Amino acid sequence: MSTLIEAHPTVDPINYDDILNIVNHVRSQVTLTEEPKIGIICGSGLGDLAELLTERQVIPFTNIPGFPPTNVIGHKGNLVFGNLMGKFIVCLQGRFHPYEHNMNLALCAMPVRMMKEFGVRTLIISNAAGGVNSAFKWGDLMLIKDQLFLPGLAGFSPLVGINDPRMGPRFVSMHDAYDLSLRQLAHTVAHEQGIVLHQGIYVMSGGPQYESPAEVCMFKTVGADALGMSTCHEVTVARQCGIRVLGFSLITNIANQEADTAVEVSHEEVLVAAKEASERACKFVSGIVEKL
Ligand SMILES: O=P(O)(O)O[C@H]1O[C@H](CO)[C@@H](O)[C@H]1O
Ligand SMILES: Nc1nc2[nH]cnc2c(=O)[nH]1
Repeated sequence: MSTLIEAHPTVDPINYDDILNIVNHVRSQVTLTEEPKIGIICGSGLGDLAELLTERQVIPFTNIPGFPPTNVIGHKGNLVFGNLMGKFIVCLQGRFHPYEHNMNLALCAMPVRMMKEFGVRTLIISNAAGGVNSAFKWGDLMLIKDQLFLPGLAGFSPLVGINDPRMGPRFVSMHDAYDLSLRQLAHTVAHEQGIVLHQGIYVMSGGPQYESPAEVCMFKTVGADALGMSTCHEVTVARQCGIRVLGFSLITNIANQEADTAVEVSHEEVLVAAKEASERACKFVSGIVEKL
């Protein structure tokens, strides 16, 4: 299979042996003296975190068989191993969004399955999101308490298809998707650092269009606090393979709720806000990693 991967850089993301082959391919490009117990997925605005790692070993996604290209501006596309606050970690500097890859959510969540094979037990995951909760301001951080995974509910779960039990159970309980003890730790760190940290429900829609005001109101009615186009597929796979998760959103724009006064939402605005929040978010994540 490994030779097949070399020759044809396509893999089946629900084939466990394919995942192992990719992991082995990555291992051949780095020197790992210990297992990374912590994994980080950097959403828009958190990419700088990977630059803070010491003794960095960087593998561009283009050197990883089966990894599709990342085309979203603000997502560099590197798998990075290194040390942060004295802990050896693996960091995904950029992610795959389902809207880029024909809603192949298993493909987009494949890096999480790889992280599990590298030894990751705890995943810290971030995203840029539009704020729905009226208490949220541009640039705030929101800890994710729970999620509304719209593509997953509509039949696009990354767990759809034949389930190899080596991946984890067929039926996955999402009752504790975002680990309570990790959330308590995050609140402690935020308090110590003087950071405003909200908590709320994250909605993943398919995107790539931003929501109309009526859609935002609908999501608000069902309990949404922040809206994005990522994260839930990665968290679902993480829970299937027993990785505990801490997730947070950078509130990069305030979602429109009234068509008559609505303003344009743009990815440029998202990136500007994410860049502004980046230093604070990196410090926050470093503080959490230090205490893990
Ligand atoms: O979730 P991340 O990767 O931070 O990206 C967010 O920003 C993009 C929209 O501006 C979308 O891809 C949305 O999901
Ligand atoms: N779906 C969605 N994703 C986002 N990512 C950043 N802002 C937004 C938003 O307002 N909606």
